[in-house]
Amino acid sequence: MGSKLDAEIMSPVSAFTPQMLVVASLAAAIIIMIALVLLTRRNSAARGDVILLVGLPDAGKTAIMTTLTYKQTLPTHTSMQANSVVVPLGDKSCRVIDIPGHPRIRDQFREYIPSARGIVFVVDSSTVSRNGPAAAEHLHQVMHAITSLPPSKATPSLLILAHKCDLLKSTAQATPAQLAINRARTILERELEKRRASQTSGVGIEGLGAEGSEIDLGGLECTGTGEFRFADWEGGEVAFAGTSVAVGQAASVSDYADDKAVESDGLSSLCQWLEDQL
Ligand SMILES: Nc1nc2c(ncn2[C@@H]2O[C@H](COP(=O)(O)OP(=O)(O)OP(=O)(O)O)[C@@H](O)[C@H]2O)c(=O)[nH]1
Ligand SMILES: [Mg+2]
Repeated sequence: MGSKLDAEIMSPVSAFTPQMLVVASLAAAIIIMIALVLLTRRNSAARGDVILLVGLPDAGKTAIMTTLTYKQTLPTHTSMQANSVVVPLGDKSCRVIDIPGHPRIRDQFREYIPSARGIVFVVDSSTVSRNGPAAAEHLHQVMHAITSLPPSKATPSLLILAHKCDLLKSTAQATPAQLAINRARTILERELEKRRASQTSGVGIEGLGAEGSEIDLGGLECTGTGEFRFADWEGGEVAFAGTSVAVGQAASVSDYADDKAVESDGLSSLCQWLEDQL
């Protein structure tokens, strides 16, 4: 009777050999460890909550910020310190930080990158042909900072904003916003390709930056072996938008009483992108 009971009790366990039990417990331990690692990574990779406005001096960052915040384009001066504001977006809002473009101050963007949900690189599309190398140098620093974030940080989204498109004339084929985007994209891709090529060949190219060391920055890696293309950038997806604000127009606050005014003011594509980040 006793031996029959033993056999009944033992039977489920005896179905597994000791080796099978060891393998099963090892597999269970590995599965639990993978789940724990994924959970901690997901928590610590939580996205930041601020939007950074960066770009060369005079690109229009502060004008954009005041228009988003106060619903009117206020006169601006060269910024000498970062401005932080809360921008209302429908029934939500987001914090926007405007980083001055002055070469001695603009590096401040690095402080904010770990808490950035999105980065808006503002380009003056009316002067980008002339300022292409300088704009690309600054953009390269931003892209390098994005790709240098530790894996525990979520990668902020990047928007290249071809601004001041009111200064471009529309053609039969394209609106000013499309022209501005095409111009900014083509010129920045060409200048970034020069920087990338000089880096891989180890040969410095004149006019690519005051400090030689900057040429050695990474951050421009693309999938494939072709020339630099934003669409192929390994650092993430790059969005483009064309915008303008109504500078010098005697706009009363009531003209901007609702969000539609801002949209008709040429910032609608930026507002849309900001909403997509929330
Ligand atoms: N035509 C036109 N002018 C603009 C537009 N946006 C800004 N401006 C003008 O461009 C100039 C520079 O704008 P700011 O907003 O001060 O430029 P910023 O990027 O903040 O420059 P820093 O503070 O030096 O980094 C100002 O005279 C603005 O009135 C635009 O959409 N169209
Ligand atoms: Mg400014």
